Amino acid sequence: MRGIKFMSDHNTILKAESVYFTYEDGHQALKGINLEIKRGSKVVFMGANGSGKSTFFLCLNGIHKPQSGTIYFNGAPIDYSRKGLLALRSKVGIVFQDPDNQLFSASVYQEISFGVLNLKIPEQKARQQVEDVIESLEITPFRNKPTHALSGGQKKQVSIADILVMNPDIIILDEPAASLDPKHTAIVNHIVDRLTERGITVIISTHDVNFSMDWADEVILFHDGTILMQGQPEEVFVNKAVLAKTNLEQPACIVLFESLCKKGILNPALPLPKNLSSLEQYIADINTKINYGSVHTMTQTDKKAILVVSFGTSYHDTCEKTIAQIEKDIKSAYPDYTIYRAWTSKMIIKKLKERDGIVVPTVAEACNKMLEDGIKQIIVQPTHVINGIENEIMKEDVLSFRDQFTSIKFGTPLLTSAKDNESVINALMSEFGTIPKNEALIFMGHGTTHYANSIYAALDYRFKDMGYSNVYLGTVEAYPSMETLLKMIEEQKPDKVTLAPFMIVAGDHATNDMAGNDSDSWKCQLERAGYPVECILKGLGEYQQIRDIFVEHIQEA
Ligand SMILES: Nc1ncnc2c1ncn2[C@@H]1O[C@H](COP(=O)(O)OP(=O)(O)OP(=O)(O)O)[C@@H](O)[C@H]1O
Repeated sequence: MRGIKFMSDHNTILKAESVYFTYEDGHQALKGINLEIKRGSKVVFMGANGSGKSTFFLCLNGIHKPQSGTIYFNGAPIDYSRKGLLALRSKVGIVFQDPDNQLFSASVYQEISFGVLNLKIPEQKARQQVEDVIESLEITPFRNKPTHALSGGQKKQVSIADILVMNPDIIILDEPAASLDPKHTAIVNHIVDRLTERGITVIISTHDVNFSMDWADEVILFHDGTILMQGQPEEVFVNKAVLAKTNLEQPACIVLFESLCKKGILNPALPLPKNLSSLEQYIADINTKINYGSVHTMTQTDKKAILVVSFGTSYHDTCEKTIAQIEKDIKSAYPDYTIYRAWTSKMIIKKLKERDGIVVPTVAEACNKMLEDGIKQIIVQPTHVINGIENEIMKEDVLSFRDQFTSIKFGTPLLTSAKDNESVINALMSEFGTIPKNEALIFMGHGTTHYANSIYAALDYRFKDMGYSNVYLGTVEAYPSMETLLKMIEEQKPDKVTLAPFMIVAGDHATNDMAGNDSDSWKCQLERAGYPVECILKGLGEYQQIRDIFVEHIQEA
């Protein structure tokens, strides 16, 4: 025994140490393979065609003898004597990719029984092993058929039975699902599951990343006769650079999971799903209870808050009548929640601080404050008018805290559903009453380059559709502009135009761009066009029915 090295770790069933193998034609197929395989584990070998997987398998059961390096089985180096190899092959069985290379007996029964009857075990016991394998691999219906008359899937079942009957410690399956239809792939996968349940170490060579992600304990990536990476599927399949090198794509469940996380639909702190069913479960959980927060369980005693996010204003009086009033209405509708304020306009926050020494938190600052106060569950209600850029950025800011809250829910901006559009029009028209036929009412919205801007034109149309033919809606910064509005009211030629902001707060835009005396203001443009103008400096937030819509949106969240 002198000179022979033994491994000491009982958990390691196979170990390769610096294995090099070159074919007779000079092709070097293995260039220094080092790896360890744990007893009872499920291991997948992946890699481009010709990367050396099959060559390595043939080394594992002694068909090929490496020119240098050592392979250990159960702690001892492979014994290449005839006796040693016979013992090795009864313990390390290879199921070849093409069953025709493996099946040589006339009938299925002879094929399965041949090897085991030649082992030195009592015949009675050997025959019982054959019966067990035939039954467990569901071969009974074709047990007496000639092997050449079997379908591809049946041949695969028999070739697995061939190996399994020998009671091996390791089964190596070289692309077991190659050229099988979905039904037979499912049968083979089912058989593989049974093998692992028996505690057999199963090694599979496959190009199927979805199967590997779901099934394997460990993935070994071969590349040009070397091992590029060895690790758990979750480690290997997130490494895009390594996958690209081996011509592999990411499993579908990871691609979808990552894109749902990017959209803020799923929480990236969740464990990577192993398969599409696990991902489906994540999605089903969201549908029943939207919860962007961390994976920690919500409890009845979690402290709850509503964060009211507004653009902000530097006009104190209008702030009291709009933003603060919305916050008060929310407080009285949801007395169990603490109300927090955040503004999104950094410019206004800075101006207030410098001018008046008043500090209003940003979204991130408000989230930190809530965490400091021990708040665990939050509902975020924006007072934004549309689902535009402001709202998206605000959501991203909040979601960056998703790991720290147990639940984050979002209420929607003012104009989100068709019902909202109708409610807003009804709310405004009950305030303004009937507009006489010879007059026009023009609302000034903000407008944005975001695609959500189309809501303004849609709402202008909806006013008319609901019978308010002399009510118009335009925007300061986008379409419909004052130029468009002038063309529209030109057809009506009203004797008087009333201007009102379609913004939560009657702030700078309402005071200057709408009602100011600058020649570009809407008031001046209309007056130049010959229309007497009356300006109403009241933000949308000053109307009770508009505030009620925000309160309802929280209920929906
Ligand atoms: N008998 C042989 N003689 C010479 N070269 C061979 C022989 N068998 C395989 N090779 C070469 O060794 C390299 C590794 O082949 P191997 O079959 O081990 O790759 P593989 O990773 O199993 O590929 P696949 O995914 O296509 O089954 C290839 O370049 C192949 O051409």
